Order: sequence, then structure tokens, then C-alpha cells
Amino acid sequence: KPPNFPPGPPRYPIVGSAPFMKPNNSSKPSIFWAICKFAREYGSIFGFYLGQYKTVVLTDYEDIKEVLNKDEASHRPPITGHKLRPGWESAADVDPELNKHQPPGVIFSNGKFWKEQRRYILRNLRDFGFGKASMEETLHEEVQKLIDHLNQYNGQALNLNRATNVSILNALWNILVGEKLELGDPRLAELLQVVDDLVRLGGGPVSPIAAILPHKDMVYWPLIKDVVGIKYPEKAINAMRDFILPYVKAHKASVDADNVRDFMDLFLLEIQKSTDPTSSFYGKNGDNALINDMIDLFIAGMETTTSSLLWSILYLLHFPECQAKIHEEIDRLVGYDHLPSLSDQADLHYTNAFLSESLRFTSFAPMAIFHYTSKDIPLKGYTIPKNSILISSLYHVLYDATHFEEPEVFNPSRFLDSNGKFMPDERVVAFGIGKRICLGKSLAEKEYFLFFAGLMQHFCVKKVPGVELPSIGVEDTLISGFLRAAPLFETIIEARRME
Ligand code: HEM
Repeated sequence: KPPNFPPGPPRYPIVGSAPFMKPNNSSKPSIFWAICKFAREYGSIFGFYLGQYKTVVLTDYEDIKEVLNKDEASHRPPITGHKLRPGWESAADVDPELNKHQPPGVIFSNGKFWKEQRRYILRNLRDFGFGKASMEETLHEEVQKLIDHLNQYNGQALNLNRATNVSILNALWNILVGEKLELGDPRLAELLQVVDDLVRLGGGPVSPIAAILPHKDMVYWPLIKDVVGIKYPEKAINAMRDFILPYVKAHKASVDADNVRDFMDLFLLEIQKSTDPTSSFYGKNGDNALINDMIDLFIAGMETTTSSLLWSILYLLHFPECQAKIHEEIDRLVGYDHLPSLSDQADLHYTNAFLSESLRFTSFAPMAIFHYTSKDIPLKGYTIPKNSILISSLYHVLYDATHFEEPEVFNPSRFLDSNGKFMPDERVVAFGIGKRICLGKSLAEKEYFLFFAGLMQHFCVKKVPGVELPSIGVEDTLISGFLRAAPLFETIIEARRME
């Protein structure tokens, strides 16, 4: 191991620390399970080998904040299957040193390519709606459509997953390409299914099995492909590409600088304007950035918010007393004459506390997305070596018992002061920390509030009699995989008043 490497389990040739990463009842290593075990054994900073990769895990909030605000800790590690992406060479074309195994797009690229794309998306999505009044109108339209749809099922048991997914996707899609899709649009059914499979079954961007292969391209070999689970990203990426490309074609044919309709128009004009061959917007690299950014926003923007919302509904079923308080607060402070709006939000103290506790308790991305270091980073007498995978264990921050009393207990009141006022807490780090913090945080927070409060204004959710509710504890429900996609469950949905 390198000098000053943080403490951790031993390393074997080829397989690294994998023999120490298998839960007792499983033949496959689980990174999350291992991180929870190692944190108990080695303390708040520890290191191990994920196959050939040096890997350092940080579990303490202050340490994560210090390190993830550094440029040298803000890269992504080599990605399993980056050649599945359309135009996969483009990121390396722009910045070869940092992007050898990175696809273009914003989630997994590094260096100049990533910086340019992230800055551009943030700036322009903000201008196009993130944080603007028009954004709220778009979201309200979707909330109303969802309410109208659910009213048809009054008193019945149903799984909210599909309808919620489409509504959340629609709000984003409208900003990106200016089109609204219908809840029943048949093109969406297959697409939603493959993205859902990717999130539930597809493992993560760094597969523990791929990490032990001597050559990266072996992940595309037929038998290994199945073991590594590449079929899920492959299907999802192809389906998204086929869905998005016709929009690119139609926008290219009609784009007009004097009448910019949506984010895609703006991006195409930026490509047209670009005369700098080193830019990620120049020529074919610009085209490849566009399609991959769209794929990334699709994956990152849909399942995350949908699952967060569905987990919240599941908590209401587990803790009906919370639902009663939310109903009372919305009835008293918002009433029925308009959908709950962002200007109502500040008054809804209990509802805000419930949503914060839901984000904390869910810990949707318990290990965030892995980072990678480009230099040695000193921390508390240890060295996080150059070219290491760096994992920020958001789960340990969200469940830190020295900050959140009894973290395993679902308790919205922890975010209320003695006068019942909501106290936001910066340690609710569900969106990550530092330079790679979630790019969609501002949109996600608005969506989360508007959809949840809108549903609560109109419906009461109830447990289906005789059917056991899925478990909600993090360590019980995340043995394999990287994200805590909400379990599939049915709920009885009752209209609180008929329209
Ligand atoms: C409740 C919903 C959401 C949660 C909990 C969430 C959480 C996260 C987390 C933990 C990260 C990784 C941070 C890191 O690498 O350290 C991330 C990254 C990202 N998120 Fe979100 N997210 C949500 C919604 C969204 C939405 C709605 C969008 C887009 C419309 C989005 C776009 C992204 C992108 C593009 C990245 C990668 C940023 C980069 O690498 O620079 N997310 N998110």
C-alpha cells in the first residue's frame, strides 16, 4: 500500500480487498455493505482496494466538505462500459489526459469537458426555468395532471411508480425540448422500464467485478458482459438515444436564433457559434456533448426525484400520524383554492421538516457518485493518493448519531425548533457536497415540494389491508447496487374531496 494510506482491510493480488467485502449470505461483494463494516472496524477514514484501484472512503461531514471542495478531488473514476455511449470518444478528444475512460456528457466526464458542460447547463437551465416563476407553472401543470389521473382511482389500491415517473420526467422534458408528453404516451412505457431496470438492477458506474479485469474492454466480451451487468446500461442508453435523436434532428431543422424555444435550441446555437476547436461545443464534439448531456439529465433527473417522492409516501404509510399533521397544516395555511406554491412553502413548517427528514432517512445515493483524485491529498496525517477512487459516504453523514439523535428513528420533529419553526440543516447532504454537488438540486427541491404538497392537498394514502409494507431501514434494503430506488408497493389512494 502507498505511504500514509488510511487503515483498512488487506489487499490480495488481482481481487484487491474483495474477499473482505462479501456479506455472509452472498457470493458477490457489496461495496455499501463493506463500507458500513469497515467504518465500524477502522474509523472515519479508511482505505481498501477495489480490484486494482486504491479506494479511500470518507465518512465525516467536515472531512468530506474539506476534500470535495478541491479541484483535485472532483474527477470521476474510469467508468465501466463508457464505449456504450454515442460518440464516446469526444470527452477524450477535448481533454485526453483526464478522459481516457470517460464518456462525454456531464455526470462522468472530467477536466475541461466537464467544466464547460456543467457551467453551461447550470447557467442556461437556470435562465430557462430552474428557479424562475415559469418553472413553477410548468411543474404545477404536471402536478395537476397527476392529481386528475389519480382521481380516477379513488379508493383503489395502486402502484404510484409509473404515473409519478412520467409526471416528473415530463416537467424536465418540457424545459429541455419544449414538448409535453401524455401520461399514457406509449413511447414512454419501454423507456421508463429500461431506465427503471438500470437504476434498480444495473449496479453502478464502477462495477466491483469490472474493477478486477486486467483489461477494461473485457467488459464487452459476451460472457463477462452478463456477469458485469452491462446489459442494463446498454439497453437504457440505446433506448434513450433512440428517443432523443429525433428531437435533435427536428430542432436542427427548425432552430432560429431570434426565437429560442427551449434548452436544446440554445445548445444547438452554441454549437453553431463555436469556432474554437479545443471547445467541447465545437463540431461533432458539441453534437456528442448534447446527446450525452440529455441522456445524463434523463437518468439523473427522473428516478432520483420519483424515488424520493415514493419513499416519502411509504413513510406516510409507516407513520400515519405524520400524514395527519401534514393534512392539517396544508388545510389551515393553503386551503383548496390553489395548488400549494413555492410562496406557501416557507409557512409549511411541518411539511418542510417531514421532507427534510425523508431526504435524510432515504439516503438515496448513500455513497454519492464516486470521485477520483488527480493529485495526492493530505488529510489528518493520511494521504489520499493520486489516482484513487474517493467515496464520500453520505449515508454516514445522514445517519451520524453525534449530530442526528437516534438517526435510525424517522422523526421530522428533529428539524423543528421549540416554536414549531422549520430549521434547515446543512448536514442533510442528500445532493452531495462540493464541486460535483447535484446539478439539478434546485429543480429537484422544487419538484419534490410541489408534487408532495399537491398530492397531500388532494389525497390521503392508506395501507392496503393485510399487505405487509416494504422495510425502510437503509442497511436492510441496500445490499447490492448504488442507489436506493424506492421499493414497488401498492397504496390505497383516497380523494380528500371530489373535484
Ligand atoms: C431528489 C432528487 C435528487 C437527488 C437526491 C440527487 C442526488 C445527487 C447526488 C448525490 C449526486 C452526486 C454528487 C457527487 O458526485 O458527489 C448527484 C449528481 C448529479 N445530479 Fe442529482 N439528485 C437529484 C435530482 C436531480 C435532478 C432533478 C437532476 C437534473 C435535472 C440531477 C442532475 C444531476 C447531475 C447532472 C449530476 C452530476 C453532476 C456532476 O457530475 O457535475 N439530479 N445528484
